[in-house]
Amino acid sequence: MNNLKNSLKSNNLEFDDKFYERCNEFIKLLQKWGKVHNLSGSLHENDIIENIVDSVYPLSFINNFESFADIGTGAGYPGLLLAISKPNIKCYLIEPRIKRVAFLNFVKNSLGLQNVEVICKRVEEVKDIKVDLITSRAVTNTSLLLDLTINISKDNCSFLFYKGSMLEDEIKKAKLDNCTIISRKERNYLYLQK
Ligand SMILES: C[S@@+](CC[C@H](N)C(=O)[O-])C[C@H]1O[C@@H](n2cnc3c(N)ncnc32)[C@H](O)[C@@H]1O
Repeated sequence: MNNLKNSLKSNNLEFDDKFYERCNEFIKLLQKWGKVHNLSGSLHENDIIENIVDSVYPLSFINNFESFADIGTGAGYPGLLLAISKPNIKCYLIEPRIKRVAFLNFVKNSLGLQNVEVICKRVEEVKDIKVDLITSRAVTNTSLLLDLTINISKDNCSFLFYKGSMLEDEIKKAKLDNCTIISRKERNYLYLQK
């Protein structure tokens, strides 16, 4: 666990002991079930730690939020890790694939994450929630994500998309005028505020 703590510390992020306990448990569960159900890429501890850091790094620059929805959470990145780091914030993890949903619910129950609700649907089918932050990593392009999430965004909703390179075209296509890009390693975090 020291690896994770040190890595977060070197990125100016610190969390309480409960966060590290829960991350530790998440790593164990992902390593155990990820192989059986082909849930995620590398299950090597260092790679999982890097994915955890990637998931929570934006907390160092985004504004406060009261609720959020993560689109296409897969095996947990970034939504589940953001939920672990913000246990008092209501969090919706939206993921249509049943095995991934079963894993997310299993982690939610094992870790006692009362702030998490897993929704087994495609985001465009979700209509009964409204949030003030939407996150997504490795699901689809920015323009489509903005369209697909219209029904679940509050008027003042912000968007945090975890992107790689080649962002300029996406920004042009989505006609974004109020966005911030923060880079870390290969990652470009695209943060949009209304
Ligand atoms: C490449 S995986 C990325 C998973 C995770 N976000 C990550 O970065 O490791 C894409 C995920 O998006 C989900 N997905 C695809 N289309 C979706 C949609 N319309 N609504 C919600 N989830 C979707 C898939 O089921 C899949 O789990």
